[in-house]
Amino acid sequence: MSDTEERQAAPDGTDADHEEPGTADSAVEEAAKSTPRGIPLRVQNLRKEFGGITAVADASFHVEAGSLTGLIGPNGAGKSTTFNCIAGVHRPTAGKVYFQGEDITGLRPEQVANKGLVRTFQIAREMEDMTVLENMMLAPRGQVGESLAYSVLPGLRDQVVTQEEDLRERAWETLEFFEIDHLAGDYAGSLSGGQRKLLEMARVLMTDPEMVLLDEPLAGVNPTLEKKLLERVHELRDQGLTFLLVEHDMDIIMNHCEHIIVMHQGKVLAEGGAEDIRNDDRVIDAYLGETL
Ligand SMILES: Nc1ncnc2c1ncn2[C@@H]1O[C@H](COP(=O)(O)OP(=O)(O)OP(=O)(O)O)[C@@H](O)[C@H]1O
Repeated sequence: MSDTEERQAAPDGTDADHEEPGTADSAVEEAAKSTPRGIPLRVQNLRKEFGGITAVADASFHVEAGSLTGLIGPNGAGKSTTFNCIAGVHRPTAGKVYFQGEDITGLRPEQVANKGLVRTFQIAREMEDMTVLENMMLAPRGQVGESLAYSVLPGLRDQVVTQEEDLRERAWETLEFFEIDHLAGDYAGSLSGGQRKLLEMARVLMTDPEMVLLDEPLAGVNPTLEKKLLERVHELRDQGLTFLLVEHDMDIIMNHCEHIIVMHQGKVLAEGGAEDIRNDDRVIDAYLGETL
């Protein structure tokens, strides 16, 4: 499914289907808005229809801070659509998404990312002709050099030079963290599938996120790089980063996620730890019976 199919630029440059976040007008919404920082993400009665197709019927769940939470379910359960509604790629038909207690429903992807909620993106074709280091340098949000003030206030230029140096240093550190610093000068287009996944994760880290959405980050990754990527995810989680992971590989979900949310037919069927999920008859009937 393409990331761009839903949002189209309106003549004024805004997204045609973009709406300002709604205002809470019920006690339930007020409660969700006051989400404590311990629960960064709260999805409430999410619904997304595409024409006559209901991709997400009514999904409600939350993700705890510093957790590695898995989102699983059979094909067509609504996982990717839910992800895309959270990340701002799709505007929900109904329901709310709260991040750090703030209603972010209907915000555009870059606005959501600016709040610290970031999803990995495939390296776009035009980025393939850039080096790995250049890809890293392009990732961060809110750089001073991009602001209008830069062109108006010359004093900001010194700040930009320092910022550029800091950025370069951080890019190198992050590449080292993912053990792909030796590829810094290579074109992104020349990387293997697994190396690309590591670069995608590294780019996300450059944006200084509070929570990361991972949609099948290990698809097509060889076992050595898979292990490396998972180790890095655990390290980052231990440092306080929150992850929501969609993954079809049940071994990865069961062995690495402390909390698992199971979707079925656009709703949350069950949630809990690996043992709870493995032994849940509803989950076995709807999903695990086929995969275990
Ligand atoms: N852009 C779209 N237009 C029309 N129908 C869509 C669109 N995106 C998703 N759907 C439909 O919505 C339902 C849920 O799809 P979604 O991709 O969210 O499920 P999923 O759980 O991620 O599935 P998978 O595990 O196969 O990726 C499916 O029936 C799918 O065909």
